[in-house]
Amino acid sequence: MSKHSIAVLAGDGIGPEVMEQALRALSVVSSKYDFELAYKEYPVGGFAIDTCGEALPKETLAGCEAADAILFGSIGGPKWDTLPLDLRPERAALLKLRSHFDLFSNLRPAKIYESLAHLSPLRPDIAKNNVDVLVVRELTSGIYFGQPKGIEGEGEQTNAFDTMRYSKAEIRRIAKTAFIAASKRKNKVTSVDKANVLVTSRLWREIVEEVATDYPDIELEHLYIDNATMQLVANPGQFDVMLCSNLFGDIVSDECAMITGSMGLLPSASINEAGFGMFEPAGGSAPDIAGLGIANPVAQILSASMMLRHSLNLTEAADCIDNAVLKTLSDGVLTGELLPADQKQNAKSTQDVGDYIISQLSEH
Ligand SMILES: NC(=O)C1=CN([C@@H]2O[C@H](COP(=O)(O)OP(=O)(O)OC[C@H]3O[C@@H](n4cnc5c(N)ncnc54)[C@H](O)[C@@H]3O)[C@@H](O)[C@H]2O)C=CC1
Ligand SMILES: CC(C)CC(=O)C(=O)O
Ligand SMILES: [Mg+2]
Repeated sequence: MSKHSIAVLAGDGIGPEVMEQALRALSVVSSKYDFELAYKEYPVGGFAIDTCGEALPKETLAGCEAADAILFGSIGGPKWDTLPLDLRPERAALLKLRSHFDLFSNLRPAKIYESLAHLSPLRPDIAKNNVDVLVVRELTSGIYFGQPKGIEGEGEQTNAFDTMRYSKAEIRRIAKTAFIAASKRKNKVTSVDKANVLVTSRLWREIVEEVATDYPDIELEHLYIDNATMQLVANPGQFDVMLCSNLFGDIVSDECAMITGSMGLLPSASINEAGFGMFEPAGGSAPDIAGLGIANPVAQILSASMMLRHSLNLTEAADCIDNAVLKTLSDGVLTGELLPADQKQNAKSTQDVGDYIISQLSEH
């Protein structure tokens, strides 16, 4: 029996609510497919600030270093919004974890199954047109990490600045990830940039073109970010892999989540060169619904499935979870944000959806 150690960082807001359901699902598939997951839970984010005095306590980082994979919930919320940026959960924990483990490759898959096209806010003829997008987002560089950043001056002359910076090596490695991913999918990479105004995007385009020569069977196109976000709503079926910098991928992936129906559906994998990964929903801590028991657990459960697939090589168990989730959604067992206003009375709770997915795991 294989054994794997998992660092579980549930975090803030809806994080612990949806994490509970993901751990239940993992427990069922580990019995079914005969492997053992040893979980250790660690404080992170705002909760860790409140209980340990910092967003990423040393014990949490050490626990992640010792684990085979990290399963992450979400962090942040209004309570910690007034802290200096460097102490806030987002920078002090999430960005720090990404950079500490060099998790440069962020995979965010968004698919509209034909049977679930009615969940999309897009017109049916658009939603039904083979929407299956993988956002490959660069995660450890760009404007979120570039130095210098700061604020200086006084009064109306006060000015704040961030630095968007990319090296050739950073662009090259994420571009390779995108081309390799496309070679296992529909053989198309759309590189998203703003090369008509940004110097970093000019370099991005140049290096992506260079990498493309190693993948002659993959179609490459370039789109400016403003056009790309528009095209995603007009005709998302045209895309296969969307290769994005850190900032553009952050924006594009929220849009991808929503065209499938909800922020609560989109999982993600953040992986380094050695295959070590952190797995987390693409969305945040959703303070507007936290504590109400109505958050959609699907993105967290599918993130657990991505962990089994990408870091632990437990493909059958991952397939089992994906199929159970698909059946649950197809059977109309849905949290409220997926339902139109006149059907909200049919909304299921986080726990209900978790229960239904669990019941399907033994059958798929
Ligand atoms: N990975 C992480 O930990 C992330 C953390 N954040 C942080 O989360 C906090 C809230 O950020 P927002 O901008 O409001 O983005 P958000 O993604 O938390 O919420 C945006 C909207 O999506 C809905 N939503 C998100 N996940 C959902 C789910 N599972 N089920 C149903 N509805 C869901 C929310 O209710 C809200 O209406 C902020 O502090 C932000 O910095 C934001 C994004 C990622
Ligand atoms: C703190 C943010 C960069 C997190 C986020 O929005 C994301 O990873 O999508
Ligand atoms: Mg985001």
